[in-house]
Amino acid sequence: MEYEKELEIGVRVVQLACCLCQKIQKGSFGPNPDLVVSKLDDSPVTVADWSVQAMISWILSESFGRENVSIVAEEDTQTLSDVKSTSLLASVVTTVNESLAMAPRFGLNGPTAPLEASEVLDAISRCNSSGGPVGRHWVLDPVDGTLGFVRGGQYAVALALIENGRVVVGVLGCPNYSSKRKLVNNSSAPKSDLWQEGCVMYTKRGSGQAWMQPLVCGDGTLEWPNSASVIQVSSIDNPVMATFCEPVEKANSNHSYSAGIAYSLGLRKQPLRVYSMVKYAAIARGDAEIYMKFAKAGYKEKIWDHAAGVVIVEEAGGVVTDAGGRPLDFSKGVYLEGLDRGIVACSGVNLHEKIIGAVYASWDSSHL
Ligand SMILES: Nc1ncnc2c1ncn2[C@@H]1O[C@H](COP(=O)(O)OS(=O)(=O)O)[C@@H](OP(=O)(O)O)[C@H]1O
Ligand SMILES: [Mg+2]
Repeated sequence: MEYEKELEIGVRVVQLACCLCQKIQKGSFGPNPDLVVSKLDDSPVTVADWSVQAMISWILSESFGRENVSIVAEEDTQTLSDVKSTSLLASVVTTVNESLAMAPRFGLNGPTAPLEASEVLDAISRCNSSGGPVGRHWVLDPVDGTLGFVRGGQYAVALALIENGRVVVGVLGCPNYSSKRKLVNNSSAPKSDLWQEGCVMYTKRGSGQAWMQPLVCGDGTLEWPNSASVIQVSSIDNPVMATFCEPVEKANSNHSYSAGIAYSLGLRKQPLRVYSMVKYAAIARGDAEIYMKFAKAGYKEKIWDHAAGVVIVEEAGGVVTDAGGRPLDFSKGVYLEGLDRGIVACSGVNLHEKIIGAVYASWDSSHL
């Protein structure tokens, strides 16, 4: 039963984090003028990013012992610690405490008294591990697809566990990806009562299976094990019938290059442009067959943008490699060092071989 406790705590805490994100979007924690701010590098960040990171860091430390927990995560406390950010920090502290107060419904222990601002900052800044080839490291993207979150589209809470350089547990919370309906292009949140239809997907390395459960929302409680369903990749291996997905933003992936690859293989459907790691979720659930991402030369992919999605796709029956056909290397620290050109995830080996072949055939003339 290796990693059973890690998987269970991971699913519980990601469920709680999805609930936190949905409540922020609905304004349940009160109006929030500071919802979106810019980091020093100008990328957007929200109260949800910091709050989820603080909450998950605190729960993991409580569950496994602070000294045993190493976390590699996206956010730091630089912006939040600035003297000009007092009201922002106050919003984060309120949000963290409101969500930890819901922890028992998710089968988790919350604190006996509300956390102080210093404890919240400490929980966020403890996630500054740089991972590496030895030992256990949790990898967290608190809100992946921040643009999707801000625009009411797809986003994900992504938590994985790496042991000795291999991803062994993956949990992907997708608050706007209905557990009952197929994904549609750049889809935004469904209205009112359908909000509660998001899902959480998860797996353990070597289980040969991946599962999905609906989000627990409203006043519900999380049972474990519960009525999770097994998910599987699509059986389509004819490119003509296949759907490929890619990032929404042109800045994050070269749309015209992927369109050329798709055309050369005979893919005829419009690309499914979706924010965040929900693209991996779509492959794992069989809503799409191919995911391609070709970032600009020089951009270094971070492990938290891929770890959870990769292991879920692989255990659901799919294949994920770089564009040269080699497995992604999660053992080198924060970045996917040595990544060749881009990322290709497919529902099966046939499609995967064809995509990799098309990349080799076209790269030199692509001017990328
Ligand atoms: N220039 C560039 N190229 C490629 N990738 C970048 C780049 N800049 C950032 N990022 C990282 O990519 C994450 C978003 O990737 P997506 O596949 O979700 O793209 S998109 O939002 O659908 O356009 C995004 O994750 P979040 O920050 O969590 O949203 C970033 O970590
Ligand atoms: Mg991300």
